[in-house]
Amino acid sequence: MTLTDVAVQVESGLVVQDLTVRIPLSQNTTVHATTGVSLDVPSGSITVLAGESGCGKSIVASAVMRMLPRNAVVTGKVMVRIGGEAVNVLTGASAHRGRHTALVPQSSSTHFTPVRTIRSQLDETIAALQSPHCTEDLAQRVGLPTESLDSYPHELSGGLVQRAAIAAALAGDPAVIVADEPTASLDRRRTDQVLDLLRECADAGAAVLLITHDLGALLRKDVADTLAIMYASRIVETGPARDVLVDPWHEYTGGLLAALPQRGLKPLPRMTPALTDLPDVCAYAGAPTTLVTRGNRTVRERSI
Ligand SMILES: Nc1ncnc2c1ncn2[C@@H]1O[C@H](COP(=O)(O)OP(=O)(O)OP(=O)(O)O)[C@@H](O)[C@H]1O
Ligand code: NI
Repeated sequence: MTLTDVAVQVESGLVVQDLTVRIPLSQNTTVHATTGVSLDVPSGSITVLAGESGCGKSIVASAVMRMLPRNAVVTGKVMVRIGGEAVNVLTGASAHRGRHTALVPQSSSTHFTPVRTIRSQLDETIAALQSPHCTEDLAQRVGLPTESLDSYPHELSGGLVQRAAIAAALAGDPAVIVADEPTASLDRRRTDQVLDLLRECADAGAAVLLITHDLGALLRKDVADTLAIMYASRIVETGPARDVLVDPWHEYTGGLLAALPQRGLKPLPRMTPALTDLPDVCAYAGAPTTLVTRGNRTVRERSI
């Protein structure tokens, strides 16, 4: 057992520790997709991972779901507690996928095949996962009207298809739910409903990792416990969501919040760099940085 094995304690839920993902594109080009990302998502809570498009959020989701490209070079750990045992999903058996960790995808309309009804697809998921639930019960749990079950995905609104996707995700009673931009195509009302539903999942005991770039929705709805802000492959700040939203410590978080319509639409001072061949140091500071913890908050600062 190495020192790092000892260091990772997963009491419950999901722990991402020091996750670095590099994806070679060609001989000279590598995507620095995530760099030293650590996240703690205890059971019964929602951790939001936010940041601009292309900063690496979905790569974190893919690592947790074990869906990274085959050629990705991965270091770090993704620990999930399964049946009383802490398992590193990056190296452990894949049998738990779908059952213990479920993905709510960004585009549910492409998640479901267009040629079969929602009911038949949920039935199939239930059978595949040997789920104790029935389709009607899952539909009821997510507020999907029973008559919607016999519709084809394209016949339903985006909000209803998204609920069907959450119903599918809940079929295996997952301990961990990863929701990658689950509200991206939804209007405000439906966004709020999906966020409420994820909150209910957390309150029922799931560890929820919610990926979004919609900080405005978090200001409007107090659903997140922890907020982690990502910039160019690195986490720059984490803390209790309310505190980070009210009093951001990292300049970038402050910029993201000031860019929101409800905070004055101030343009972000700098462009997000492409993740191909980033410098080895933090791209924001342009210098070596470390994550500094103060109380229940963490912020990336220049190394002295
Ligand atoms: N399969 C892949 N192969 C190579 N590069 C990839 C792959 N998937 C993502 N990337 C690259 O990794 C980087 C991070 O992408 P990612 O999808 O994680 O961003 P994101 O933060 O989720 O953005 P968005 O908010 O637009 O979804 C991008 O530069 C992207 O081009
Ligand atoms: Ni994404």
